[in-house]
Amino acid sequence: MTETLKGNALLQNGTLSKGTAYTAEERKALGLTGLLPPMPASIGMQEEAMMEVYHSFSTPLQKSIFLDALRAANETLFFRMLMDNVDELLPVVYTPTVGDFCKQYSHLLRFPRGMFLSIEDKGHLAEILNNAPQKEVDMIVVTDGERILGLGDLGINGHGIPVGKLVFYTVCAGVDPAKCLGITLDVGTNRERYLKDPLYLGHRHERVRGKEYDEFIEEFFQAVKAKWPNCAIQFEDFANQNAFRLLDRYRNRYACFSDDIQGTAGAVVAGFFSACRAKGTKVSDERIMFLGAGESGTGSSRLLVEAMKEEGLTEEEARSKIWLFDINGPISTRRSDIADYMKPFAKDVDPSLTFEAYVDLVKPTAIVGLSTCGGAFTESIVRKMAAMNDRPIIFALSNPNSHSECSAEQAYEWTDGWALFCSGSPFEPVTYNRKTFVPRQGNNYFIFPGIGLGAILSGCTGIPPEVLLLASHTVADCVTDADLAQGSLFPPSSFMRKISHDIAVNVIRNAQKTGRCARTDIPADLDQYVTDYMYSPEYR
Ligand SMILES: NC(=O)C1=CN([C@@H]2O[C@H](COP(=O)(O)OP(=O)(O)OC[C@H]3O[C@@H](n4cnc5c(N)ncnc54)[C@H](OP(=O)(O)O)[C@@H]3O)[C@@H](O)[C@H]2O)C=CC1
Ligand SMILES: CC(=O)C(=O)O
Ligand SMILES: [Mg+2]
Repeated sequence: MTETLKGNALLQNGTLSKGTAYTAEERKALGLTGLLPPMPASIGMQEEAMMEVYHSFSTPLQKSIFLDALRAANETLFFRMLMDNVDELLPVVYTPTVGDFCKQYSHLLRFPRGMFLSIEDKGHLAEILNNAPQKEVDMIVVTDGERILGLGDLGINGHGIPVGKLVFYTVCAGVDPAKCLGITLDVGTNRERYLKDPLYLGHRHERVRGKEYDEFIEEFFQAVKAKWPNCAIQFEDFANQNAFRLLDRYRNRYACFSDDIQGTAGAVVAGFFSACRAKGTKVSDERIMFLGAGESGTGSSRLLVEAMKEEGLTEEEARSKIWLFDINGPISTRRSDIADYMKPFAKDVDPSLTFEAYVDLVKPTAIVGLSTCGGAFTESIVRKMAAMNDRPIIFALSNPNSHSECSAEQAYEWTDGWALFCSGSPFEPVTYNRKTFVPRQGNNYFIFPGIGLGAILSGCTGIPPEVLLLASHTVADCVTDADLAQGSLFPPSSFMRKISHDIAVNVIRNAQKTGRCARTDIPADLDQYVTDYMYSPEYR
């Protein structure tokens, strides 16, 4: 129906509108004559003008509010601008700015995008999905808003995250934005501030848990799959008490995966491949201490074990090289409060000592922060790492920047420029001792767009570790010696589409090999199959 839109209705439709770019002939045919200034603009002119406006705003939040409005007016131009200015614009659409946007989402919302499904709607989800803004959906990113970045429970205000993650699907993996759907499941919030905020737009009650929550999630999956049988689903920023359970429950039934558990793991291992290349070592040579034993810390540890096994270690040998810590100290067999998913990494060690005390005892070659705790890698800890290692590996991966375990500047300064560093959110290049370091982000965005793309095109259930490991290799293989020389452990953004394409091909190939492919219409030439699917922002 939308294809026949004309006149003002067409101009106001952000998915279809070309704004000022309609030619004189198109204007005549579409009833647009007189509705626009007379001279048609090219998309290049539109982009130049919008970048001028963008640069006129002084704060990242203002810039992101502007981009949100631009997207509502002309989605093609929005994506074109993003693709042409990835490094400049993505931090404004994604972390760190998306964190500020989310915190105030109910106050800022002007252009609703995606869907909100409330536990109050239980029993009616199938019917409500009929109101989806798009007819065909290939990719869903879903959250219940309980662990948004390192910011904790944001309730429905976390909706900026599924929307922001889906931007990567389009920019990096070429999934048509018209086939992407961000969904927030509103099951309440335990954040006092929002419960008391008169402008908060979610239901004001505590989070629903237990049987009722589980039934709601089950209904969600069944309703989604009945409506869009071929779509893939990415779990995002659920709290760990649900994230592991839900992944285990649904991974063998549907094309779904957890970005925080699995995507992060792929990125962390890619970072290790690069860091070890810079050091001239192997991953299995490392002794690694993780601050944070949740979804991302445990997920990454599991995949590091696989990487070490690939290099010849046994499971037990590999686990012995990885130490996990949570807010209460080391994951120790002497503790009674550790969750099942941590148990494979529990060691028979004193639970009363601090992370720093264990740095002295374990003498790690690498510390990885996935703790949400900004500043947790103190000067004292980082200096000890530098004293014990020629090239200490320091990954401060918590988001946004205010939650980074240390900043790039601190990492280089406290190690006299020897740190092999990356961070979850971007830091500006750092000049130390006349050398400029470019610490690119260690973020799951290198992995999830390709995994999701492969899941869409194969309909595969589950993403096995060997596929994640291949994804890590794909990312690390794009890092050049020149990248390493300037301290970059990840490739530049210009590689993102190639990386996502190659990861997707591996996802499909593995699904075919292991009989997990739901789709029966896959052609033999997988490269071409994936390439043909990938969208580029051109006016429709
Ligand atoms: N760079 C990237 O690509 C990614 C980064 N992240 C970031 O990692 C962080 C954690 O995410 P995720 O693993 O999913 O979250 P979880 O809630 O699953 O895990 C957080 C872990 O950190 C521990 N922790 C919390 N506070 C402290 C503290 N003060 N000292 C030591 N440990 C602490 C928690 O312990 P306890 O459970 O006992 O409270 C828990 O083990 C977030 O900031 C997120 O933004 C996540 C995914 C990807
Ligand atoms: C990057 C990401 O997924 C997170 O911080 O949760
Ligand atoms: Mg996340």
